[in-house]
Amino acid sequence: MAPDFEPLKNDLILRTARGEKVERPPMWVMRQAGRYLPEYHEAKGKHDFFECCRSPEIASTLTLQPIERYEGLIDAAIIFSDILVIPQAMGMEVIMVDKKGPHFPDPLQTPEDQQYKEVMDRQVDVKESLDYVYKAITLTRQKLKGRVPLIGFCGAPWTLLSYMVEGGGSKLFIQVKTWVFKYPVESKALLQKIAELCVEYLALQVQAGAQMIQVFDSWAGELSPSSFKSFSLPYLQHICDKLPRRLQELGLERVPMTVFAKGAWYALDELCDTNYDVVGLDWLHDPAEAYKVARAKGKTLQGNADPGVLYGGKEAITGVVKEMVEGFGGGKQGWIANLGHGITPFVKPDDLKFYFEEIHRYTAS
Ligand SMILES: Cc1c2[nH]c(c1CCC(=O)O)Cc1[nH]c(c(CCC(=O)O)c1C)Cc1[nH]c(c(CCC(=O)O)c1C)Cc1[nH]c(c(C)c1CCC(=O)O)C2
Repeated sequence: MAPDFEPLKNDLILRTARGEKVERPPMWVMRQAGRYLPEYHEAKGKHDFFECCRSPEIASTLTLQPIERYEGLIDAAIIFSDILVIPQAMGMEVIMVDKKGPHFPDPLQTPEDQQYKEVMDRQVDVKESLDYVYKAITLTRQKLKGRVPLIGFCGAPWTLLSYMVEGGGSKLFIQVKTWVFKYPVESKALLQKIAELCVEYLALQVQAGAQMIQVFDSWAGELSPSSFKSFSLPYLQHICDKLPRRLQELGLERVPMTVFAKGAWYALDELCDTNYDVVGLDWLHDPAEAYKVARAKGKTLQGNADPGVLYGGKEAITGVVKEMVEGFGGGKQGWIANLGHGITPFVKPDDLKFYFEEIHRYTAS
């Protein structure tokens, strides 16, 4: 059974995602619970990153930090977790190396390996193995007391496959390119398996209390337009086509869905033709041009300032805000204000506050 929660006091982001006219644009930023916040380091203490994800108490505390700091300015929370919990649920070991990022000690080698067969044959139970995520979502909803909606998320199949074969971040993507170009059939079978797990995982996040979901395809920009159509888009589509049906089976209402395919500027048209309600943009897009494409198809956009602008001081921040507000039609329909990617370490929390305040100022009626 879905748990009971206090009614929402601020549903701005949900209305905007559904394409409704709104009083002002909703605002949040990717990676808003993170290393730029001193309170994040304090609460995290000596805990390992994945230990924080696995503790509903710590994960909910971290999720709420930006909501409390930017109260009145921020319109959504995103659950503190990571896209790499799916590879973990698939039986792969992932560790977070301080100041370096995620590391797989034993990445997938080739589809001829025994390890590939094991991963393909394994019955993965995301209900049981990711139970801690659902518990964190439910606890966070309780602690939010209806202040803002809670976003659930997962990694896109292409991005997760990249991590599973590269073993971590990459510059050249040699391993995953070898996989998709040399072994397309086996790669697609694994991409499909990951996509099916994503659907179930997201549905269970909604059951636990997530009110909106986002799929992060952080490495989409490593693919050419035609490779994106072969190795990413069909699996992104599988998720947005199958999730509403799965929610219905579970007796749950459809929630707004966002796709963020970083670097895939060439696929804006195709992404606007999918069943996602919101298309996330990185900063390679000109707001006005993207807005024209999206509004013609009734989609809401999310984004898209270069996170690096937050290092540039007030004048730079005001400049990018003006460009976005003008480009995204004034901010009263079809735009969720965000950055074009996650907020980066060493940004001063007050500079993010100024970013939010400027968006507020330029869109106040
Ligand atoms: C690619 C990716 C990952 N994780 C994620 C993505 C997709 C988004 C993107 O492209 O940035 C998604 C993610 N990771 C995290 C969240 C939490 C919610 C939020 O506040 O947005 C979300 C939505 C926490 C995190 N995930 C990570 C941290 C930092 C951990 C720490 O050092 O304390 C946080 C707060 C670690 C992480 N996790 C990952 C990387 C590459 C890294 C290291 C780089 C970095 O630190 O930014 C994998």
